[in-house]
Amino acid sequence: MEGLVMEKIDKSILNQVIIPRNPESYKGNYGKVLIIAGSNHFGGAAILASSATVHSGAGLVTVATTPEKFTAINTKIPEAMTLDYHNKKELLTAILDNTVIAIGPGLGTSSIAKGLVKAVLNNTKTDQTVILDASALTIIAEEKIPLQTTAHIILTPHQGEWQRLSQLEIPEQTETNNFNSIQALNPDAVLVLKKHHSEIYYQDLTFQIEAGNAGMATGGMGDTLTGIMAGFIGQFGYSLATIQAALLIHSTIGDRLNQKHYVILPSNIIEKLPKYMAKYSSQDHES
Ligand SMILES: NC(=O)C1=CN([C@@H]2O[C@H](COP(=O)(O)OP(=O)(O)OC[C@H]3O[C@@H](n4cnc5c(N)ncnc54)[C@H](OP(=O)(O)O)[C@@H]3O)[C@@H](O)[C@H]2O)[C@@H](O)CC1
Ligand SMILES: Nc1ncnc2c1ncn2[C@@H]1O[C@H](COP(=O)(O)OP(=O)(O)O)[C@@H](O)[C@H]1O
Ligand SMILES: [Mg+2]
Repeated sequence: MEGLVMEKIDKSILNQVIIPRNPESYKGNYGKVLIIAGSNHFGGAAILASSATVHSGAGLVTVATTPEKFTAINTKIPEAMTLDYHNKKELLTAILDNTVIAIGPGLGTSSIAKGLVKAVLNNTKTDQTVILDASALTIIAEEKIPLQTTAHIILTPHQGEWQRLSQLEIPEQTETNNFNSIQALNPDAVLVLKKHHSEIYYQDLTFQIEAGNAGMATGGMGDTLTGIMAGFIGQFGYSLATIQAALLIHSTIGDRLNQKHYVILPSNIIEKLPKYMAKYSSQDHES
């Protein structure tokens, strides 16, 4: 912890991570992502997360959700496949088959949801990435579920969720306290703490973005980040740089929209993703 310096994330990370595609490639080269999300009251979260994953370039996206939401998801985001998360056999097959699994947006905290979180943590392995967000984090905090998978783990709490997990009141969420808390939960897990100027805790390194604005304080904005994170890791691979780029592009697009829009809708960020990714992937781009 000594010598911990919170480094600012430079926009050049976007050019570094978002590379031009190999012409001889196909959807199988860009990641298989499973999004376990949504419940009766929170269908939108599943739509936003999966739509963000598709728009950020994941090759194949499956949404495990409640069947009541299939029609809405298939209508809004026909590129994504759907799976009933009550079907244990199909769910387990999907957990084993996908390289990136994001769980939590709109999931709620029912006993079904608790079982889903445990199923993911118990059945994922090295080379997979598990992104834990929203209700998954609340469940882990309430049930004191250990983060014991050998997969890469990324936690994306807002400050209220981080308080539940770390027991740190928001004014106590200092760099040192956050570092000690994530180390205690699982020293290999990455903490992406969402706030104004969000922070990343990765091993003994800490980073902060300088992008993002209060126009982004709209329900579904974090669900959208989760989808982008999943899409980026699916296609560019798990690395610190990929995590940084996913976090930064979300707020960079948000800042650009904020120049002309007082309020930013998560779906507005999602629709801009392909355009911004083209911009950052071009070799002659000046950031
Ligand atoms: N369209 C949809 O389907 C949507 C579905 N959604 C889904 O809803 C589910 C519940 O998630 P959630 O985040 O809305 O509520 P919850 O977990 O109770 O946390 C709120 C508590 O934390 C506190 N708090 C402190 N700091 C905070 C901060 N910076 N940001 C936020 N809160 C902060 C806050 O304090 P208070 O505001 O009361 O002072 C309150 O006590 C989850 O599955 C999510 O994915 C949403 O994504 C919206 C769109
Ligand atoms: N004032 C702000 N400045 C910068 N970013 C913000 C601000 N308010 C919200 N955000 C961003 O919006 C997202 C909110 O996440 P979250 O609370 O999980 O949303 P939801 O659960 O409704 O999808 C985070 O990425 C956060 O950094
Ligand atoms: Mg959230």
